[in-house]
Amino acid sequence: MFKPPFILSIAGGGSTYTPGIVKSLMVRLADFPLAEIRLYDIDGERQSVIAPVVEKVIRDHSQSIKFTVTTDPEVAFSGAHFVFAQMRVGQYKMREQDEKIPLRHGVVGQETCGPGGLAYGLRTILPMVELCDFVERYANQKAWIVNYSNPAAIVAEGVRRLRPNARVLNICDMPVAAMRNMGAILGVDRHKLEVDYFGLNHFGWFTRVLVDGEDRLPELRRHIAKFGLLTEDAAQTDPQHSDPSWVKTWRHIKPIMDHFPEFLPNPYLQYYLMPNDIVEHQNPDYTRANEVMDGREKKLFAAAAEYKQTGILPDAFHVGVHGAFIVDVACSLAFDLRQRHLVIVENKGAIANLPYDAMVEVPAYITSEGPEPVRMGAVPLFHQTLLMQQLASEQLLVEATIEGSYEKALQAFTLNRTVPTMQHAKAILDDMIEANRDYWPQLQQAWKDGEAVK
Ligand SMILES: NC(=O)c1ccc[n+]([C@@H]2O[C@H](COP(=O)([O-])OP(=O)(O)OC[C@H]3O[C@@H](n4cnc5c(N)ncnc54)[C@H](O)[C@@H]3O)[C@@H](O)[C@H]2O)c1
Ligand SMILES: O=P(O)(O)OC[C@H]1O[C@H](O[C@H]2[C@H](O)[C@@H](O)[C@@H](O)O[C@@H]2CO)[C@H](O)[C@@H](O)[C@@H]1O
Ligand SMILES: [Mn+2]
Repeated sequence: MFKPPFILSIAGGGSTYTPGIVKSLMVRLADFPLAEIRLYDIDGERQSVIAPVVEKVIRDHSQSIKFTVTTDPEVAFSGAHFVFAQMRVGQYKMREQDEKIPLRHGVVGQETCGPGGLAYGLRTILPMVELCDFVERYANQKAWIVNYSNPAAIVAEGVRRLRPNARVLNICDMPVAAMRNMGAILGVDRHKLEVDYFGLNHFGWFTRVLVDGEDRLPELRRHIAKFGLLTEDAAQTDPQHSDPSWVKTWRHIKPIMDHFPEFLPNPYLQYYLMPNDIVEHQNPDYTRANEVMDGREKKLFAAAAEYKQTGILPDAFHVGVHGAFIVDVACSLAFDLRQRHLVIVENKGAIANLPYDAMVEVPAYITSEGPEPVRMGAVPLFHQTLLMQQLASEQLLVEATIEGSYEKALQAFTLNRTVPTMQHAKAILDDMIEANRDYWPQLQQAWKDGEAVK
C-alpha cells in the first residue's frame, strides 16, 4: 500500500465522463486524498476542450491539487499511483460505424454487444496493452489501473492473455446502475443491498438481492412484471437515463423476466435474447452514438465554450453511479478496505461450471492486492450454455486480434448469438474491415492476402 496523497492519471482525459469522475473524486477527497490529477489523451485538441471544465471542478474544491494536461505518456504516468482508464478507441465516429454496419444487415448494432462490440474490441485490445506498458515503464511499481474502457469483457481477456501480470481491475457501472434502480423500487439506499450475481460483463444475472439478510428479489419480480426495472424518478436520478433508448432498455427487463423469472438479468441481455425486437425498433440512420453526440457530448462542449467566454460553468455533466463506483473501487484498493463490489475477474472457480481462466463478472472483496472473488457455485445449464457461447465468441475475437486471423474473427462473429448465419457474419465483418482500415492493419492484410472466403 502506498501513502496518500496520491497521483492519479486519467487515460482518455478527453472523455465526456471526465468532469463527472473528477467531481466524484472531489466530493470524496477525505476518503481518497489527491496530490495531483493528470489528464492523458492521444487527442490533445479534444482534451484541451474538456480540461478547463475539469480544472474548474478541481479548484471549486481544492487550491492545492496539481493539475496536469498532457499527450505525453511519460509526463502522464511517471510516479502515478492510480490510473483510471476510459479510452474510446476510434471515438464516436467509429462507435457510429459499429452500430450502423450490423443494422444494415438486419443485425443488432450496439456499442459493446454483437458485431459492434467485437469490432470495438478489435480496436481496443492493443491500445489497452500499450497503456499497461506505459504504466509499467513510468508509474509506481504497485500502481493500479482501474479500467472502464469498453468492451470491458474483451479488453479484460486481451490483457489477461497479453499482460497477465499487469495490475488492472476491469469494472462496469451497469450492475451498480441496476442496483440503484432496485434500491429506488425497494425504498432502500443502493449501498444497503448485498447482491449475488454471475456472468460475463454485460451478460449476467442477479440471483439474490439481500437487504439486512432478507432476499427482496420476490418483491422486485412483482414490480418488474408491471414496469420493468424502472421507477418514475429514474430520469431524475440519472438524466442520461431519460433518453428514450435507456427507458426502453430498463423496460425490457420485464419481457425477459416474463419468460425466465428465476434471475434478474443484466439489461444488456436484451440484445442477445430479443435481437429481432431490438432491430425492428431501431432507426438505422440514428443510433445511440448520434443520441450521445447530440446529447451528452454537445451539452458538455457547449458548456465548455460558455465557460471560456463568461467564466461561468453551466450545469452540464452528471455525477452519478459511474463516478461514485470507480472512486469506491479505488478507495478499497488504496486502503485494503475489502469492500464487496461486482467486478470483472479471472474465474478461478468462482463460477464452478465455467472455465477456470474465463474473465467473469461476480462479487469480489477488493483488497490492496486486488479482487478476491466470491464463490457463486455452479449455474444452471441454460445460463451456462449461453455464457459458454458468448465466452467463446469473445475469446476467439481476442485470438483474432493477437494472430491477425481473419478466420478466427469470422468464427467470433458467427458464434455471437446476435448473428443469425455465417453469411451475415462474413458480410458484416467484411464491411467492418473496410470501415476500420486505420485500426486493424494485420486483419486488413490477412483479408487482402486471400485468407477470407471470397
Ligand atoms: N465499463 C463501463 O461500464 C463504462 C461506462 C461508461 C463508459 N464506458 C467507456 O468509457 C469510455 C469513454 O466513453 P465516452 O463516451 O466518454 O467517450 P469519449 O469519446 O468522449 O472519450 C474517450 C476518449 O478516449 C480517447 N482515446 C482514444 N484512444 C486513446 C488512447 N489510445 N489513449 C488515450 N486516450 C485515448 C479519445 O481521444 C477520447 O477523448 C468508453 O470506452 C466507454 O465505452 C464504460
Ligand atoms: O450509450 P451511453 O454512452 O450513454 O452509455 C453506454 C454505457 O452504458 C452503461 O453505463 C451507464 C450506466 O449504466 C448509467 O448508470 C450511467 O452512469 O450512465 C452510464 C452510461 O450511460 C454501461 O455500463 C457502459 O458499459 C456503456 O458504455
Ligand atoms: Mn458497462
